[in-house]
Amino acid sequence: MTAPPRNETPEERQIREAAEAEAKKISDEIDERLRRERENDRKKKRPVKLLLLGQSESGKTATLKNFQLTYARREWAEERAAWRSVIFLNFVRNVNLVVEHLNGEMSDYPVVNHDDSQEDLSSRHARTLPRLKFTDEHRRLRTSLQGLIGVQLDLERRLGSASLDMRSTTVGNAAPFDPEAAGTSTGKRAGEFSIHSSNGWKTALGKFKMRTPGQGSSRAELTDGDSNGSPVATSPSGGLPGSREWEDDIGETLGTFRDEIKLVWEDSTVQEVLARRKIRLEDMPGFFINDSDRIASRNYQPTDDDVVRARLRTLGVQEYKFIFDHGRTVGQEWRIYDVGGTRSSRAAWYPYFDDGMSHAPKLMITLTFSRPTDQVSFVLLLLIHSFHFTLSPFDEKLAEDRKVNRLEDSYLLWASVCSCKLLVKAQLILFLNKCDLLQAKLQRGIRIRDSVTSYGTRINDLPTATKYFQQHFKEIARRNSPVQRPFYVHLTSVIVRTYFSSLRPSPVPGSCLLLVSSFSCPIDISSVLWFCRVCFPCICVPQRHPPGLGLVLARVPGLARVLLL
Ligand SMILES: Nc1nc2c(ncn2[C@@H]2O[C@H](COP(=O)(O)OP(=O)(O)OP(=O)(O)O)[C@@H](O)[C@H]2O)c(=O)[nH]1
Ligand SMILES: [Mg+2]
Repeated sequence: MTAPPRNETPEERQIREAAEAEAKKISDEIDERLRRERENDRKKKRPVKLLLLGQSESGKTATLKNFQLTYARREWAEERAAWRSVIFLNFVRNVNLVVEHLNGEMSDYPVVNHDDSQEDLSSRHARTLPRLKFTDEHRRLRTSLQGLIGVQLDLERRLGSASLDMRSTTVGNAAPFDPEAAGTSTGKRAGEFSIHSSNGWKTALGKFKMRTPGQGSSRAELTDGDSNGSPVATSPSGGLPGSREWEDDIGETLGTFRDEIKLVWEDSTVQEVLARRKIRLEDMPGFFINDSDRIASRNYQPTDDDVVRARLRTLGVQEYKFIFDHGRTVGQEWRIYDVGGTRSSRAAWYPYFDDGMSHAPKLMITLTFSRPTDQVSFVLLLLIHSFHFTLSPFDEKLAEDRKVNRLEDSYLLWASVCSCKLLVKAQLILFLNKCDLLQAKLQRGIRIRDSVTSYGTRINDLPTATKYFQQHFKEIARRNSPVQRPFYVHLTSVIVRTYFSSLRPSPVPGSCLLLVSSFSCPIDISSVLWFCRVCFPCICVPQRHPPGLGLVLARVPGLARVLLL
């Protein structure tokens, strides 16, 4: 609107105001039409499909939990209480493992050798050390804590097969996309799992979702707790939400053992036993023993953080739907597929892609990424696939096959995915996860070259190690991809949300530093930032950007240039 001219007569003023009103009306109509068009576009939009693949224990479900936690708060709040029994089970297993090793050392039993791994060689060496001195108190604790074996069995029985240890599962092939290895496209070699299986942790948890009286539904009325505080919930009976009588009883039983658990865990001789046997419980999935005060109680309810750390393996392929509720893409549907990563369950992946993913919409997101160094631009995502591997267990064996080194298995799996013809149009994003554990391992003085001879004399620190592994994965992708694709890799630590906030490794070619620019939509930058924030809570450091930056940039499509890392 312009300022009125000087000496404007009343008639001129009337004409000017009428013209301005008319212009505003037209402008409003255009805005309204654009809004309606955007709305229609949105409705027509096809879902974005994100597939989480990777080894067992690589953190796929933990990533999914981050999505849920950030984006599907209501569903998250409903499920949170159902993780209580899983956390009880994780906790009891921690304690029983300690007691098992204490008992083994007291009785001078050797460590059970499932293979000839470095750990077990070290433990053989441990038996050459002088015997530890155990007191009557150790004997009393050992006997008393035997009572927890029954609790573990009870929880495992109630939670079903997803809760069982993997030692006994059928061993399969690393390569899920080799039809020969995967059986036929009907997935005959899927072994214990079926395609689109619903018998995984979702089902296990479903058993424990609360029932609201009179509804017969598996959903409960839960209000959202804050992100990391205690869950807040309503319960018509006035009791704690989601507390089934037997779960309360288990909490109470654990409470009666609480002091003894703490005594045994904090005992220096017991710690020496674990150290000699190379057992690092703290690094194992589902470690909760340090939280005995909170968890071993009738009143225990899981926090968000507990749920992200809880461990229950995924069986089969499970689908989750999320609808965007912010940014310009409100209403955009994302479908995230979480799969079981043990070797035997990988056979189920191939027929699943064959039937489903190859028919999925091809052009999901068009983004132009460019590297700050060379300004090479290319279209990034046709179909998003995220691939998880863990870096920390370079010296460990697969839980399902103790003869196979985890890193070797990672290489085979990655090669198989890169070479898969069904995924030729999919953009692969590699997450090298559990960097926190890798760093801890290196700080403890574990040398990579002892397990990975090709590492040679490189420096045994995190930046050098991650650079080395990234280059290796990049080379595998180059050698095995039927068509050359850009290689995207991210170092992550999906359960430690602030891990990388202080860590800024120097840019590794083709990997960490990404500039997002030039958006030609269906998905805008706020969606991308959201995706990155959720997927890479530890590397896409939101604190570095003013809050709401994504939304601001979303209003300026084409101009957005954001440093993600
Ligand atoms: N310290 C650490 N623990 C992690 C990280 N990511 C996942 N975990 C933990 O590792 C365990 C295994 O993670 P999951 O997400 O269940 O693994 P998964 O890939 O879904 O495994 P499957 O379902 O068997 O295929 C869980 O207890 C997680 O909390 C990480 O970056 N750092
Ligand atoms: Mg899982």
